[in-house]
Amino acid sequence: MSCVSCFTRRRVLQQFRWTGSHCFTNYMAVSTIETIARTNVQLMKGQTTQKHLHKGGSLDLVLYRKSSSQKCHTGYKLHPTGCYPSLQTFKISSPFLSCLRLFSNTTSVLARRPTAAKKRGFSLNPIDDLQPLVQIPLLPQIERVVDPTEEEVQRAAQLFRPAGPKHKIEFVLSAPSPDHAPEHNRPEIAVMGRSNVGKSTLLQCLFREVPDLEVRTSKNPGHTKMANFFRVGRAMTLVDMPGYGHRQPADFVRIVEDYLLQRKNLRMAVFLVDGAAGIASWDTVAIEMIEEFKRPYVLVMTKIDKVSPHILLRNVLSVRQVIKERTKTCLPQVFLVSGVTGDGVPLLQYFFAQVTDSLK
Ligand SMILES: Nc1nc2c(ncn2[C@@H]2O[C@H](COP(=O)(O)OP(=O)(O)OP(=O)(O)O)[C@@H](O)[C@H]2O)c(=O)[nH]1
Ligand SMILES: [Mg+2]
Repeated sequence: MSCVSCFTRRRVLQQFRWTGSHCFTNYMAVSTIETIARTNVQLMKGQTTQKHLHKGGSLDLVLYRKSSSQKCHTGYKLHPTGCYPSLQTFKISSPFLSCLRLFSNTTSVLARRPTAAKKRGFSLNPIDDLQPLVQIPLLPQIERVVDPTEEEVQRAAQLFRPAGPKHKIEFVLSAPSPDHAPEHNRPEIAVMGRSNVGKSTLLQCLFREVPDLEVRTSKNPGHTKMANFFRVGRAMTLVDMPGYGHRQPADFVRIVEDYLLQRKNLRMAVFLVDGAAGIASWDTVAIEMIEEFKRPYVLVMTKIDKVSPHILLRNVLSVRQVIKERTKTCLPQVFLVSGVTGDGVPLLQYFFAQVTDSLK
């Protein structure tokens, strides 16, 4: 039994009770809500019920619940009529999190709050910058699984700064096969994608505040030949994978496929797609492979600084289409980043922290 109990005029209170686990929410995009009646949402296996949730105004609320037994994308809707908010669950494969969203029929996507990052000159979520170009919500609330507050983003960024011997950020080793991978019990996030798509550059950008940590990049495809492991304190390990496609290493299949199949620490695969070129046929094959392995992953579009907003928008729409139509273990939210300008990287840092349970 979940009890969504208390709301203020502008913000949903941060804590929600949920049997046996911790729930949280971020903020409400609408300011019109005065009072929202108590509601009880019962979640039973295969069945969800919802009572009248609020009186007047509109509600835009996200709850996350940790779960290890949920399957993927078996979302369903209840009471989607009239002014009643509808309830939809996304169940994302373990050990990630399942996301429960209660939302009204308003299009609140256009009413996003200005972010601290924007004040610094780049967007927290670059997809919001594309929103004025289209009428339909580009990242509807139902897909906005990762939507942190500024304070949460700051806390996540802290993780990517070294802090003495207790929080070292360092290169661990290069593994030519999963048998050579380091043994530890930290959650891992593997960065994958086509050769030259910008995997190593993204890691370089994530670690830009770490002096003496070198992540090698090259303008020639096929540069990274082994899986490179980077430790982020006790929080997580990031893995820079060799790319597939042009000049891929001869034993690519052994390194990447075996890693995906065998690695128990793997919490999430981050699958990079070139934001300027969109999804290529090689990407489609790789997506099919990862779907077959039933590993949770997220699509991240890189090099967004290289392309005009209109072309980027076209590519974002096609990536969203692929996620909707062809994927089951992919997170519904697509991320946009530039490893060169740092656009979108703080949001990704937050996502990494969240997915590895590193935000205390
Ligand atoms: N403009 C721009 N260039 C980028 C970006 N990310 C990577 N690049 C460039 O793309 C080239 C390839 O980058 P890498 O990070 O080495 O690519 P990779 O995916 O690690 O490639 P492999 O190791 O060969 O699989 C380099 O010249 C980078 O400078 C980006 O976000 N924007
Ligand atoms: Mg590389």
